[in-house]
Amino acid sequence: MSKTEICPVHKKCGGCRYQGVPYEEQLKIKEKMVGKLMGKYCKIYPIAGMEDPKHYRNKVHAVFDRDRKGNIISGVYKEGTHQVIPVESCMIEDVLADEIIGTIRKLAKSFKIKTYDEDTGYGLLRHVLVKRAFATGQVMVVIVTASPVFPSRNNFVKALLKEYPQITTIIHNINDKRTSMVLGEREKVIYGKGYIEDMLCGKKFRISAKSFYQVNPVQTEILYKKAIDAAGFTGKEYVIDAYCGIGTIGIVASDHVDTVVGVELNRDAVRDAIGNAKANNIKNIRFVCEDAGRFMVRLADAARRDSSVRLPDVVLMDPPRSGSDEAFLSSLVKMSPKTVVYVSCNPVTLERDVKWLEEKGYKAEGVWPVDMFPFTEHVETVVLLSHKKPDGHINVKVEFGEGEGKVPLDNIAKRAESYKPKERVTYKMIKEYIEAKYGFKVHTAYIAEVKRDLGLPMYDAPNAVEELKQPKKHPTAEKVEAIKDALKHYKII
Ligand SMILES: C[S@@+](CC[C@H](N)C(=O)[O-])C[C@H]1O[C@@H](n2cnc3c(N)ncnc32)[C@H](O)[C@@H]1O
Repeated sequence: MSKTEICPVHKKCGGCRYQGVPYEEQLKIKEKMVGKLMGKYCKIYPIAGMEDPKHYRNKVHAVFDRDRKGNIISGVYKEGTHQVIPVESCMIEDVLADEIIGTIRKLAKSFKIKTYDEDTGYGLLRHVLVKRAFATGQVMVVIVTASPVFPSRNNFVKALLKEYPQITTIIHNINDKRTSMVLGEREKVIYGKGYIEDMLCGKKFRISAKSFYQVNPVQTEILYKKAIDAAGFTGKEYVIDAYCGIGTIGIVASDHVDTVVGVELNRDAVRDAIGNAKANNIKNIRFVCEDAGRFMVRLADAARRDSSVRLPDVVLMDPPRSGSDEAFLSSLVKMSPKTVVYVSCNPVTLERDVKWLEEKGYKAEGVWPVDMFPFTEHVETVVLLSHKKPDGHINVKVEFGEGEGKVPLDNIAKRAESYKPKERVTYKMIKEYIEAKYGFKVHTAYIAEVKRDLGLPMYDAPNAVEELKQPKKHPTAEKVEAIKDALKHYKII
């Protein structure tokens, strides 16, 4: 890229720190930055860059305002302020998205729509968000207003669709709070299905207005492939996909493992994730809508109390920029999955969390930087961590038998028995016990229900969000007794 192609607003916008820096050089700078933070732990592999590093962003947000002359403008906030810098086109944003936003500016003028004034709280139009699915061509437009009353809304939508028939859904979002958050709680689908669908790594994904979706789909495929390759799946693993968003990594990984549980805080994203698993006909994945740290604490706790709770073999984690938290990491360490694959968009919090895990028995084995955000200073990174084997051993001489300083043999047998790991009791074992003893079969959901009624942990049962959608049947009294008998037999109660 030549130095003459510098964006006129880059200094005020502050997004593209590497304006005018040749792309190859940008990659070197990012690789060096990751090396500086992570090089002390393990090998840093060469950064994966883009062939064409422009117009990669599939999500474009514009804030609306008026300039001093009263003209409607849209763009970005000046770095560190709430002053709007007009942007007509941007070298990293999707071209169609920028054009649609430009047309909304024009329509707002002809429909005499007032832009929202943050200082006075007057006016209607606050933001426009455009999301585009590069693989399918579907386009979502979210119009954010300060009030639910949007005069001539239908005609406005008609005029927009006339210019851009490729728009597949339009959402009216209402944000009446004095906040820097773009989207408000309330939204109404005013055209189309209310979501768009994209393809990633051969799987279909539905994306809602409020769900997180990686902004650079070309590099996301590379990122997910690196994460899945790093995990080295054999097909038998129980995997937790923590901070899973709309389930993308877990769904892509599901073909290579036994079971995946995705954990995510945002309800809309979990709803998308459940729909995505169904749309791709994936049966070995389920989703939990919960704080990831809380989920891990509950799972570690349940595993301590009930040996039938299955522990993860691999944890894939992709937290927000702030990184993970101690609740999550300390429970992870308690469950000691043999592999952790950490995907991060912030090398600083990544280093902090990896340091913590290294101190608690994990070893970083490899770091793969991926350039998801060309021209900006941001970089995405995949780190593989493995559980450390014991460092060495010490020799202790022990004499067995009777008498002082000797260890009686029957004591050893007793202690060995008490240290023997408890057999992991699975739903399959409970079913087989019941079928052999009582001659009838019981459904997993019935075992789950009895366990729940007895206050036992439910981690192997279908996830709560999905369960709500199923019509509920209950086991007969005879089956309840048989299940309780099996639980007693296996010393769970
Ligand atoms: C960087 S995104 C990754 C999403 C997904 N893995 C992907 O590749 O699209 C982080 C996700 O973590 C979710 N999140 C943030 N804080 C969380 C928390 N405390 N517990 C669970 N999920 C959280 C966000 O809603 C977001 O979907």
